[in-house]
Amino acid sequence: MTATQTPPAPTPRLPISVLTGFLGSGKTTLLSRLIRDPGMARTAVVINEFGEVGLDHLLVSKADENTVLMDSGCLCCTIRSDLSDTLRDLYMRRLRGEVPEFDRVVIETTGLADPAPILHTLMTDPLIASRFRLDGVVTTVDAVHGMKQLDEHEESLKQAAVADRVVLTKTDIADKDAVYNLRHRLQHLNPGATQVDAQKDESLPVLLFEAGLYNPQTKSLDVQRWLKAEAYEGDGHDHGHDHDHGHHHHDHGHDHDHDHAHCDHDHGHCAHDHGHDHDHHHDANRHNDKIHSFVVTHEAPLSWDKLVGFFETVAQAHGDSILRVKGLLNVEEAERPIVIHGVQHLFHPPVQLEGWPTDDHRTRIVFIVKDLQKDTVQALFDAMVTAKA
Ligand SMILES: Nc1nc2c(ncn2[C@@H]2O[C@H](COP(=O)(O)OP(=O)(O)OP(=O)(O)O)[C@@H](O)[C@H]2O)c(=O)[nH]1
Repeated sequence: MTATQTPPAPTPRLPISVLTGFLGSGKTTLLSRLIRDPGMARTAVVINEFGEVGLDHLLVSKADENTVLMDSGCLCCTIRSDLSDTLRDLYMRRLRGEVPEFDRVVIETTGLADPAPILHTLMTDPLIASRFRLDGVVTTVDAVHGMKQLDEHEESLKQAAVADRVVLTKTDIADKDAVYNLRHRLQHLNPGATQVDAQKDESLPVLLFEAGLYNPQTKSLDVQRWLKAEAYEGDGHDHGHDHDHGHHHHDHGHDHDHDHAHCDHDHGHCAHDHGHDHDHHHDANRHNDKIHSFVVTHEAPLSWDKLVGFFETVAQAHGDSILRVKGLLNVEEAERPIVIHGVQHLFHPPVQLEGWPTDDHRTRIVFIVKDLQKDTVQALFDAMVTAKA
């Protein structure tokens, strides 16, 4: 994004979901289940090493050495040299009719991958950015080993922090209290992500793959869900109590389910829950994750040039600390709102929406960061964007 760019008009692009998660956290198991779902037909799945993915029994034909067609209708291909080449090639073959027409792409990363470089590729390669859009990041977290992995492996923390959807796996074999604590820790780490239970939630494709940065059919609603700024408001980096309120308030479905499950399965356990909640607050504070999130908001419309200057400066000065930025901007020069998102030093080309998702027309910018305080970013924003010239 540069100061000379004007906000572009909306273009329909194919949604890409990035499926990530720590080693052994259940990505492949989830994917195998998903591609059997009729709702996932017309999906192209891009994976790092096809041989490792036990999907062979689902195959019916092989388009070439890298690409196979599943009997579910999904296309599955391996990343050859790099992700850009693979996506470009896939797109061109779709255009030429050499592979079945697909409507979405799911990229499965390796368990140790930091998702940032993959998001970079999707945002910066001009050809890819003009044909695809990032729909969302789906992260699997192992309910048995997840807590330890978050403690010990920064990749695991980053994967959970940048997620739009967190899928808890192995809840069938995990200790109930451990699941409860893990859910709360993830809620602190990433209040904007919806938590999904791979074992309980039936309609997984809908829950996971409509994160929607920009969906021409249902754009307004989706942007609201994607940004989920209200989950970050009132601060972002500590305060278990605030977040828990936010959680119960904003994420009815899942948390409710969880709490009910907790009670239903074990009468008398509900009373114990309250004490348990307290334990959790200690727990969350004890972890003191360096990764946290906050939102910068502003009421009045803002100058596009100043906003661009702010994003350029913040990326330059603090890019290493920025895991993800998502924003809905009220721009003076534009009649309609503009959506931006970025990872570290890079920003996706901005997208102009057809209208505001709700009556709330404030600029809201969500930052998911590591070792960076809200005050620092807010001061920069105040100095560069809202200060009177
Ligand atoms: N009980 C149970 N086991 C699961 C669940 N999800 C995955 N597993 C098992 O966990 C193991 C690892 O699952 P995978 O799907 O291979 O995990 P992955 O994230 O793809 O692993 P890598 O590709 O090595 O990073 C396998 O033995 C799965 O059968 C679950 O929800 N419940």
